[in-house]
Amino acid sequence: MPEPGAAPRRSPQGVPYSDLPHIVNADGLHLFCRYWEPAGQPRALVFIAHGAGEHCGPYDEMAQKLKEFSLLVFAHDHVGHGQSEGDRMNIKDFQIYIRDSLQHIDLMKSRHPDLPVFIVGHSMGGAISILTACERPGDFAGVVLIAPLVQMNPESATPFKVFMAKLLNHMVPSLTMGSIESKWLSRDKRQVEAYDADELNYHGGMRVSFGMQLMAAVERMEREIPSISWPFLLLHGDADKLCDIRGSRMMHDNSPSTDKKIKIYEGGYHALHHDLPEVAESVLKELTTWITEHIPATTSQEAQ
Ligand SMILES: O=C1CC[C@@H](CCC(=O)N2CCC(COc3ccc(F)cc3Cl)CC2)N1
Repeated sequence: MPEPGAAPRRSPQGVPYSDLPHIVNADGLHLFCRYWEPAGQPRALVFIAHGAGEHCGPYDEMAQKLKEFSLLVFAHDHVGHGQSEGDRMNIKDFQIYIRDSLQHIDLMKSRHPDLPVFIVGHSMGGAISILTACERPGDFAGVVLIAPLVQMNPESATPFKVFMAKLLNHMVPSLTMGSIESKWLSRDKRQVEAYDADELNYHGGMRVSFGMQLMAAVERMEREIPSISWPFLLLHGDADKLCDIRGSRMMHDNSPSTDKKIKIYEGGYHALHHDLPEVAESVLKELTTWITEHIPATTSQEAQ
């Protein structure tokens, strides 16, 4: 309990955290949480990791669908995002995102010790999901990756630009580079407009220091991929301009996992789950089918 008389901790939007579902991370920062609990007995836990500059609210439709399949879905806004505390779209160490995800996953596992756990991650949330599963290789029944950040976009990461980013990071780490161009998020302009209008999204420029953390995460994944043996599903659009599809192809081709699937969406943009309606619908169907097929049969079912 906060000491008597202390002002209540409030979200960046001014809402007291005592009025919001939240967890407090290892650095004492409050992370806003969302939960989608099925009516009956849940069959599995699903943690959703959102991408850079967004928050977990836009995953409501996906979570509602998963809930219909008796899955208990949970998520939080990463440090520096949405209704959580922290410097906007910045992080001292990418590992903080993974540590906080494991804290939330462990909390939910303690409440539902017998349920299998899945992770669904999009973009930077895909990188968080991959590195989280790599830290606990035996803990997850499956990982679904929607246009994950696996490799740098070769256009934006030419050796010269990487060299300049590293140089600038030492000189002016708070300097901002370009911001995420929302027109590349989706071919559905209503989705682009919703993203641009969502005040919980960060629309400022990307700090050089944040870009460096993303690069470090990309380098970590490159080292980890040859030892990935957990089950995963990759969904990626081949017209994605924000996270190059070559990263997903490389992960699919180079991981030793015997249970891996990649589905390419011809012409698909970055946020596939918010792309044209037929694509968004297909993505929901693919991921709900893959997850439900990957729920291990319980001993009671086997006993029947
Ligand atoms: O629906 C939605 C709304 C938000 C979006 C998710 C966005 C997201 O998470 N991205 C896309 C941009 C990508 C830039 O990458 C870098 C930039 C500089 C750098 F120096 C090194 C890297 Cl790697 C990182 C991952 N999806």
